[in-house]
Amino acid sequence: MIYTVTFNPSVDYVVRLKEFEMGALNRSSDTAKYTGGKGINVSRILNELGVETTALGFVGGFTGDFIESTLSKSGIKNDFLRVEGDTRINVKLKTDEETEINGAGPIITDDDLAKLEDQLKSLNESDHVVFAGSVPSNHKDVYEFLSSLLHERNIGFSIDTEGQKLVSTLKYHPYLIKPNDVELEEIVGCKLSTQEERINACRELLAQGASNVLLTLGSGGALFVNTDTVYHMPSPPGTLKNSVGAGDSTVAGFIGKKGSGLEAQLRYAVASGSATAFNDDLAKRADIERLVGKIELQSIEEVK
Ligand SMILES: Nc1ncnc2c1ncn2[C@@H]1O[C@H](COP(=O)(O)OP(=O)(O)O)[C@@H](O)[C@H]1O
Ligand SMILES: O=P(O)(O)OC[C@H]1O[C@](O)(COP(=O)(O)O)[C@@H](O)[C@@H]1O
Repeated sequence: MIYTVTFNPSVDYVVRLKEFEMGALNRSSDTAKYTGGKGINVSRILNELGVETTALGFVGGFTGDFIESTLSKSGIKNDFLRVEGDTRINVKLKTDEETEINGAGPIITDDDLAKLEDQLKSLNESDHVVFAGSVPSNHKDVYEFLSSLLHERNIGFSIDTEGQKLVSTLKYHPYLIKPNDVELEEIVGCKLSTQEERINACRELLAQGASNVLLTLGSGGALFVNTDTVYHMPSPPGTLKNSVGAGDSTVAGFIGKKGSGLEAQLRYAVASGSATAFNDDLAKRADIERLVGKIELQSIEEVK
């Protein structure tokens, strides 16, 4: 079973308008509400791909009810812990560009956290855990602590988060990490302009303990680096509709095809990411399958 952990789920409120004028009354041409949060998005795509998944994490209030009921209606197993306060609403503004405002999310108490710890302690070695997204400010070190707990129990995990929250888990050997370009630059502390610089930056994270690094590059596709191989996968052609959740879909494609061989994992990763970018909501299975055959794997040997 693949468990996803979303500390900070969201209702993603997508607002479309032709133009946005600061300080004026703007009227939207269209709005939509989606269940969001990085781990939840991973579970949604895993479910599309027919992979068994359970979404864990913390929800609260009327927005939390929306998330639980929407997932359950879609047949996605979930076992959220209820917290005081409302799950956040993240605003995704679509004009000719994409602007996001993500909320901070409710406080999670030590008691809440202890319950999640108990859930993770009940998993076994055949399970895999995906930690994804932001964490409340009163638990900045929580990923490091939970990764060590899984590592002690020989349970594999992957993680998609930013900065020190990610770096602090590398010593426990995550199976997959998936920074984007901006996140990788922030971690290594310098601008990355060439493919070689990006590959070397990914290798720094491998040296610190990650097993596989999948660096996503938006419309530029993705770069995969582990100790044996380097691949670049350009994005397939298509029209961008809404890139929210594209990175999470990439994670799901890679992990969902675990056991099918690296090349299949990479094709599904990029196909899932791009299929979501080409959709209003997250991709459906048929959208992903349509793109899989179009994903080109370019092996990069010369910079090894
Ligand atoms: N404009 C786009 N056109 C095609 N594919 C895209 C586009 N934006 C994102 N993707 C796909 O989604 C993946 C993840 O996107 P990215 O924006 O890098 O992640 P994140 O959402 O984590 O920042 C990319 O590797 C690519 O496959
Ligand atoms: O927890 P964070 O970092 O604030 O991110 C939450 C946001 O990320 C998303 O999961 C989308 O993530 P990606 O676009 O990186 O795939 C949204 O659904 C959600 O609003």
